[in-house]
Amino acid sequence: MACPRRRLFSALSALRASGRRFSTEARLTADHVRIVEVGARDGLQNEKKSISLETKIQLIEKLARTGVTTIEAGSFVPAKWVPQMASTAEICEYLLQSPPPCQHAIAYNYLVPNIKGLEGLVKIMDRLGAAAETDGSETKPAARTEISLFAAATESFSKANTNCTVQESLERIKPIVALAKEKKIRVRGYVSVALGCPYEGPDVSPSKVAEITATLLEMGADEVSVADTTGMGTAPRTQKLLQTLKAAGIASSDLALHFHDTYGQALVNTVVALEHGIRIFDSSVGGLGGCPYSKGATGNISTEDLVHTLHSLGMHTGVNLEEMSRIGAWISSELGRHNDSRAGKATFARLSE
Ligand SMILES: CC(C)(COP(=O)([O-])OP(=O)([O-])OC[C@H]1O[C@@H](n2cnc3c(N)ncnc32)[C@H](O)[C@@H]1OP(=O)([O-])[O-])[C@@H](O)C(=O)NCCC(=O)NCCSC(=O)C[C@@](C)(O)CC(=O)[O-]
Repeated sequence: MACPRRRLFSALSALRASGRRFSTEARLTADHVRIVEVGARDGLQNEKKSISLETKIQLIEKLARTGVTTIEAGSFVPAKWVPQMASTAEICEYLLQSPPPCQHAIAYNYLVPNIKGLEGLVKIMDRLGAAAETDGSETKPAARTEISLFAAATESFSKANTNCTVQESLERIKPIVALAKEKKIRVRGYVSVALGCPYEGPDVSPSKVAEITATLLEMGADEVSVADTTGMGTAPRTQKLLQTLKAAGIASSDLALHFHDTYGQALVNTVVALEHGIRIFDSSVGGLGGCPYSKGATGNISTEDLVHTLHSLGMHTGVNLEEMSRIGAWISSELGRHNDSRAGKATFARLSE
């Protein structure tokens, strides 16, 4: 078996040989951050109480009106694994047939764990005659369809989350990317437990994360979201990870960071990532979310806290914080849970004065 360093080198050599350096996304300016709103998928997937289809669609459409440009809308997973996502096919059908509720270009993203998941999405698109991308001729841009696939940085988490080894999960990804490319569907990759694993602790190897990230990019992912699933990441370890990714030749423009706020470190880690040139961040409205494999895990960094901090630093997100705070208050009350966004609660309280 090749040593990790050699495997990393070979993944990176292949990446360099492919000549692929940057994602196909429009290049971000230095002060522009793209936010990937994951509340309707990562945020809702662990909610025990069944949430109606109508509420999920309302949430997605409200989010689209805030100016956010990428929204995770669901996942094509077996209902026995994630019951809350069982309505994804219906959400997808609705979104494919409805004009976007906003004037700006928007992408709806679906998580797929295997080829069967993507086939489910493609079947719906084919039946409705829907293309993943628009030809740009419309005066009002139609929504784009994207997918996310995922691998983990540790064997234990891979086994718990996908019932296979890391290597097997990478093998599963090959046909997914091939079919997505054929259908012109943009592909996001995730590397879970990049800064801490519920089973193996906080010391996840940055080189292993770099190796998997490079492999996903080399396979054809358009960007990779490096995920702190457990929220164990700290500023020094986030810095070390980003330095390792850079040393491995991975461009910051190919990366997104996905922080959970379990230990209250998500904003600090965001600032570290900004300093390393990262301009894509995942977050969930109201800090929705949790992790079934990680005791005590809270949700993603809240979109309202992220936007508030980014705007205070002079960065542009295109997201209306007041609108986002209204949604955070609304969805928290719909779900009967605490609103986990401090900036969201404060902004909403001021609006209600
Ligand atoms: C990967 C599997 C499917 C393997 O699960 P498995 O049980 O090993 O799958 P299988 O291939 O043996 O199939 C078992 C049954 O499921 C069916 N099946 C198989 N695939 C599908 C599908 N796509 N859609 C619908 N049905 C499917 C399949 O047809 C079969 O049906 P049966 O013959 O028993 O009637 C499972 O482990 C799984 O779904 N895992 C995903 C769990 C999940 O969604 N976790 C949360 C998302 S990841 C995450 O949140 C982290 C992230 C991304 O946010 C970043 C971070 O913070 O880390």
